[in-house]
Amino acid sequence: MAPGLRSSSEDLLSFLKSSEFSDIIENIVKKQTDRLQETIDGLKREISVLKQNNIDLSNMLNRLCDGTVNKEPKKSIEKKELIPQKKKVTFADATKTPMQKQSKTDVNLVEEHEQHTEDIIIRTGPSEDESWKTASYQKQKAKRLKPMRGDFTNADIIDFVNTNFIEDFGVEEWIPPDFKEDPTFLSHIQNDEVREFATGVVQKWNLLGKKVKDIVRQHQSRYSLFLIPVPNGFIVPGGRFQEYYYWDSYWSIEGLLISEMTDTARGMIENFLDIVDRYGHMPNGGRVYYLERSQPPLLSFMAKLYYDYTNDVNWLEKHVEMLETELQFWMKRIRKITVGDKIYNAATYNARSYGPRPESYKEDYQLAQASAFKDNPDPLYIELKSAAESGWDFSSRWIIGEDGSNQGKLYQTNITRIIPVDLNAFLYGAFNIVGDFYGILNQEDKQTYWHEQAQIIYETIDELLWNQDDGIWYDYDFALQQHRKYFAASNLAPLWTKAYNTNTENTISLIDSVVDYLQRENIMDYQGGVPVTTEQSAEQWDFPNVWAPLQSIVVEGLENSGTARGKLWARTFAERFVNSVQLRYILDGDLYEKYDAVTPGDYGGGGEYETVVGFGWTNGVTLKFITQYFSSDSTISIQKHHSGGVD
Ligand SMILES: OC[C@H]1O[C@H](O[C@H]2O[C@H](CO)[C@@H](O)[C@H](O)[C@H]2O)[C@H](O)[C@@H](O)[C@@H]1O
Repeated sequence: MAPGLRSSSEDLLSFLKSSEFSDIIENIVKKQTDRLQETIDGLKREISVLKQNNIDLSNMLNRLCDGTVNKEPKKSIEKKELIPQKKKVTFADATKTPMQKQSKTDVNLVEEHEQHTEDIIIRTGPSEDESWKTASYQKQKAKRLKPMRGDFTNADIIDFVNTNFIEDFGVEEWIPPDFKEDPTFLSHIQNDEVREFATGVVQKWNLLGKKVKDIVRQHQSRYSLFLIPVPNGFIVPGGRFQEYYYWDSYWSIEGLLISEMTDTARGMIENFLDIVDRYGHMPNGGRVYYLERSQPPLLSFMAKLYYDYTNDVNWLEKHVEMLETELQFWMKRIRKITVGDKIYNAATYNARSYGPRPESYKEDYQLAQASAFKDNPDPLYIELKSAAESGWDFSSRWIIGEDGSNQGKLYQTNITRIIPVDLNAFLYGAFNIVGDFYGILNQEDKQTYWHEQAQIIYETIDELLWNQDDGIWYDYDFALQQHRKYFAASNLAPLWTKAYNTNTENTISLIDSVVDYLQRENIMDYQGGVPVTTEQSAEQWDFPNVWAPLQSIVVEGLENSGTARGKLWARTFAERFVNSVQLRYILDGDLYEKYDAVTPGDYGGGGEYETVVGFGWTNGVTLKFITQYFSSDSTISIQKHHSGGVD
């Protein structure tokens, strides 16, 4: 019964003493705290954007206090910007983002646009705290059900967009100043055709070089919905991906270093460090809508590539703390899993935020509408965004059907309850790298701290993810407390980061066990490279696709084991991949995002967009394999291995 309806003062007194009343008060306080936290987060974001734009904060605060901000004349609008150009259509207000609130001319529109932007709210910081699901979540959900003011037809909207917006992604072509036509490694390639091919691959860096337009830096608030500006030029994946991407960049940087483009490689890493400084983590890619999630944590690995290449201790000293900041973000993704009487620390992908992926809004929305998530789609959206955070969007690897298997529909994506082998192996590697860096810098405490963190994850990989019967690591479903016993190339990721007992005897038996596993799964039969999984689901991170980053992880993992059997298969897989990429290149001069395991020279497919050409990580991995397996010391030619396996 509500207090107003109580019959007597005694009733009221007893109500005031009751737990019901304290719950109500607690709830009110919680709601207020949530709101306050939201405001603080929003302010932090906006201050960071203002800082990027070199806006004098104290001056702005002063002007806000004496009311001069609102009186500023409206700035003239340059052409070629993705901004509303006329004020006549109220729909324009609905397209503004929280970041655009800071625009002086928009101050009075804040209230109005807030009512319409619920689906593009961005949470820049991760949180294990569930509180957003209560007060703010309910608020957002309630607003989402409100219809937009006015009746708009499709034609109105198309007309509105055409009249008010210009397509401009904020980046422009950039020829990296350190580009070299003929880096030294080319002259070490024995086979003429492979050398010609590698020369063509090197040329691609020029096509993939981009930089942020000056106008974006000058008028960042107008672009803030989209581009996250960075100081240095960068290599993009290609095709529809015209901004930098997090994990892709590791392999691009590796290729750049091989191509002697050290400045470009360093610039890209420093861009990312700068972003971590601003936002506390590295987003999926270079657009504001990617801030709500990250991608596989490879920034420390990029720094290691650069450090190993240059031995620049000063550079390391300058940046190592920012690498730590990034790892702190990932530490929050580590959860405690109890199995039997043991508690493990295990990392999961978990990108909590509201609404569909902004860049694939329609796809996610339609998927939710066609599923049981129709009336409450957010749990599904979180799964989809978390899958994108894994870099594997999408895959049977993340699907958990009713029977717990990987058979099901895309809306059965359930990645947040899976402990992925690769993520945990990457974190093990990253913690060790940062620990080693502190060792180089003679900071023993931090060296020990990060090595201890690595050891904690090691236990999880070794005890929870390792399957003794099959002799391989598997993803783990912690709700069902069972391994997901499916082939995924990522099952070999611990080899890449050496997350195993590396004494010689153990390494030999481990590689025997892993190679036996690959043979049982028939992976050696595929002449186009190592397929990502053996499940044909029509998603792009499934059979028969062959992805460059996974070729790199598998090949380097086997190679670096140092065992004869591991090295033999590393070379075979590397040669198959180079062969397939080269065959395609001979046909049309392009390198692709993904290839086909069954037919060498065919590009891959599936998923929600057309396969694209470019392509940053394919270029990088191809160059790496060519330097390693086709140079002067290489004794096996591409033709020799084209016909089949070894072992
Ligand atoms: O727009 C759809 C998805 O596109 C990206 O994912 C794919 O391309 C990325 C760039 O090469 C790559 O990093 C990722 O592994 C691919 O699956 C984007 O990263 C996704 O977040 C996005 O939803």
